[in-house]
Amino acid sequence: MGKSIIEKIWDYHVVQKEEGKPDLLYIDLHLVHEVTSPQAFSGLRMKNRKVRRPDRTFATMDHNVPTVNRKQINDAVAKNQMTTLEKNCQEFGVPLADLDSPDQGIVHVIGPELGLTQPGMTIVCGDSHTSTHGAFGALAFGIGTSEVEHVLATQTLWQSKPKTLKLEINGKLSSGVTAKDVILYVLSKFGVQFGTGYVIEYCGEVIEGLSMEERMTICNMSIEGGARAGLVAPDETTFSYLKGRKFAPNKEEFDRYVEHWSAFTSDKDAKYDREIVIDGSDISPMVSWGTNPAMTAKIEDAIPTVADYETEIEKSTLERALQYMGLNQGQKIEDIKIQHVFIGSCTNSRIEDIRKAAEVVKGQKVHPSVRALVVPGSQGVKQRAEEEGLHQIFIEAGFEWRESGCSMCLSMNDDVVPAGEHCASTSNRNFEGRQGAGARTHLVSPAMAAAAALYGHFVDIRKLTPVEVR
Ligand SMILES: CC(C)[C@H](C(=O)O)[C@@H](O)C(=O)O
Ligand code: SF4
Repeated sequence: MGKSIIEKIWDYHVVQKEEGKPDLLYIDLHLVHEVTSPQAFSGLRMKNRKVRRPDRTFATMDHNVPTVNRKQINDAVAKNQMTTLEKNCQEFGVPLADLDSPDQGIVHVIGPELGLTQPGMTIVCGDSHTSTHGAFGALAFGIGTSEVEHVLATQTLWQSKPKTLKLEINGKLSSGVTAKDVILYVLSKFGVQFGTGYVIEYCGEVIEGLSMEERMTICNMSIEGGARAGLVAPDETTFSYLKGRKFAPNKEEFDRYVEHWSAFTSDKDAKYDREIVIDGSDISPMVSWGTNPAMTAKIEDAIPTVADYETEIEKSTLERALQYMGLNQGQKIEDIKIQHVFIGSCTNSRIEDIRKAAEVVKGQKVHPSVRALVVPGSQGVKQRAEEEGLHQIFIEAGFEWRESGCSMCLSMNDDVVPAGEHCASTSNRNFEGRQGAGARTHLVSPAMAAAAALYGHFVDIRKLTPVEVR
């Protein structure tokens, strides 16, 4: 029987196997950030241990960093986490992209951008959205702080073999529909638990046609569906993205690596524990209206009503979400007003995301009642965007153009949404308080967020004139 890419990567990395016990996996790449690493390093220090493979470990600061006045960190906890990471990396010899580094950025943006993330690898990080790296055909998943310590010390991890889920997206996406809409649609249809216990392989014509940035957006939100990880088999798109990147194999070695990477694809007769097939042409630009990512509707639709649900639990969940969001049953999505726009986060802050938003914004002005932020995912993205003049488009329209970091994705730094206000956000989580106490988050694509910034409410980007969206 054939094997899926998930099983192939797994089997390739098993160091020790014992009946009835988790497997011991070798870890190829360990990414580290300031929030989930301090106790892990303290643990090493206490046990007098070293980092086993500093050369397979890479750290950055992202969650706490200010996106203006970079060095002025007002919050004591944030400051402490950042200086602690600096000290730890120095002491243990781990490379760090600090605030002065041109490589600094959100951990899930810089891994791929620097070419650290490669096909067939096992990749871990003390962060749930590590699934992003799966876009390269890597098995990449988030781990807890005690596991971070284990990987630092041994470069291995005990793991139980996950179940496999094949999610095939066929057909074609209509114009104006992006990768973000694909994953929001999947969540709206199958809920926030459909992936529990599984690693998802995304495949089908739609996925094959996506760029690496778009594949990352989809893999990133696998975790919102409960999955441990999500991945896409590597292909020419993957290889050409990697070519020439800082830590990717050099010219002489590249072809040899491509051969090695190409082995990590699923056999035609591979069996999965579950299979889902969807049609890409069913997808519209999507907007989340509630307090989890599955509470999402098509832009042309309306918020559901209690009559749409059968059980009392579902009905009261709807009521509770709408109370928090300050919205009404049956309200049209296009009628939801927003006061903030956040274009950023590890879901949608790469160069293509910034370009797509800029296309919508070009020559227009941000609505007077909206505060809008663009936060590039890394210094690399920021520099590239500035070389292309994209920052000017945003600044002239009235957007704030910031330094890289997690920013408004979560309220761990100065970028927060005030209580009761609505934010069109390109991030991945919309639970109560995520962007600040009482903040109301709506998850959307970069193009949809940009359009909402101009109008002060959600608009269907498919209805904008071709001059506005090319
Ligand atoms: C801070 C970190 C542990 C957390 C995560 O793991 O997801 C963060 O990145 C988030 O998105 O909520
Ligand atoms: S951008 Fe958001 S989701 Fe991504 S790592 Fe940072 S806080 Fe987590």
